Amino acid sequence: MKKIIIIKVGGAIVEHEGQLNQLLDQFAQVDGPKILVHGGGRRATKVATSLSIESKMVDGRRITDADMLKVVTMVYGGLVNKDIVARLQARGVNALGLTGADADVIRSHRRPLKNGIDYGFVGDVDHVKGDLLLTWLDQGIVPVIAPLTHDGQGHMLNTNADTMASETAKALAAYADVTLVYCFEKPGVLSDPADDNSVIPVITRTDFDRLTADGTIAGGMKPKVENALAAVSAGVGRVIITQASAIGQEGGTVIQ
Ligand SMILES: Nc1ncnc2c1ncn2[C@@H]1O[C@H](COP(=O)(O)OP(=O)(O)O)[C@@H](O)[C@H]1O
Ligand SMILES: CC(=O)N[C@@H](CCC(=O)OP(=O)(O)O)C(=O)O
Repeated sequence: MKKIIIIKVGGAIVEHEGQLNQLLDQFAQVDGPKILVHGGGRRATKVATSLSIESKMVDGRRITDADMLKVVTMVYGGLVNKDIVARLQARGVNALGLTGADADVIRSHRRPLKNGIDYGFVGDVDHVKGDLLLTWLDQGIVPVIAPLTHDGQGHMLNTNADTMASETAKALAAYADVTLVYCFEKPGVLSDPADDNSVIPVITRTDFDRLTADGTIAGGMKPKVENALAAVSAGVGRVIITQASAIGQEGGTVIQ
């Protein structure tokens, strides 16, 4: 069976010139079909602040009003995506930068009220065109996906980058043996977020329920592990949460 690797890189790495270059060097070395999904939440927050637009997050997801939607569309679909594409081209990787609207690759609907919270222009994914992604991969093209989707009715929607990675992995699992690697600035999911030596080697759904109830997993880590579990349940072969500098090495947290 064909093997595909999907790497998701988060906002802290995107913000750090040296760490981003190191991650892209390593990504360029990965053999075979591969996809990069990027975040950029921290950059969006900075740009919004400079425009006097306040950022509000609930459970690791951004409340996105009309002004914030303009900011995230510019930042994720423009600045961050094209910067990564250019850096990959310089490394000999034939990267194709995409939002979900491009080639209709990822469609979503606006998130309904959740526990009374209106997230605004935030998309919950309905469909990923896995067959189209495969066609590009077969041509040696490397999709670089920004955390934006569209609703098919002319609206862009902000979508958590961890969800983009998991939904993409799920769609491709029908055709291939998929490995999904969430890489961020810490060595894995930690039992003590202040101690980098406390990596939890394996997390199951039962562990997740316990670790969220006692507050060990919080903030942006919650949607990350939730999305990782969803990918495992949908048949994604291997899902790992690890440090950006450790792609392809042992270690990190395996989600089962
Ligand atoms: N148990 C935990 N282990 C590691 N990080 C945690 C944990 N609980 C909360 N976090 C926080 O989650 C953050 C990662 O989520 P987030 O900032 O959304 O990452 P990314 O931008 O890479 O998606 C970490 O920087 C850390 O502050
Ligand atoms: C709806 C929602 O929360 N969208 C995210 C998309 C970016 C993201 O997920 O970036 P990181 O991977 O850097 O956190 C946001 O705007 O922050």
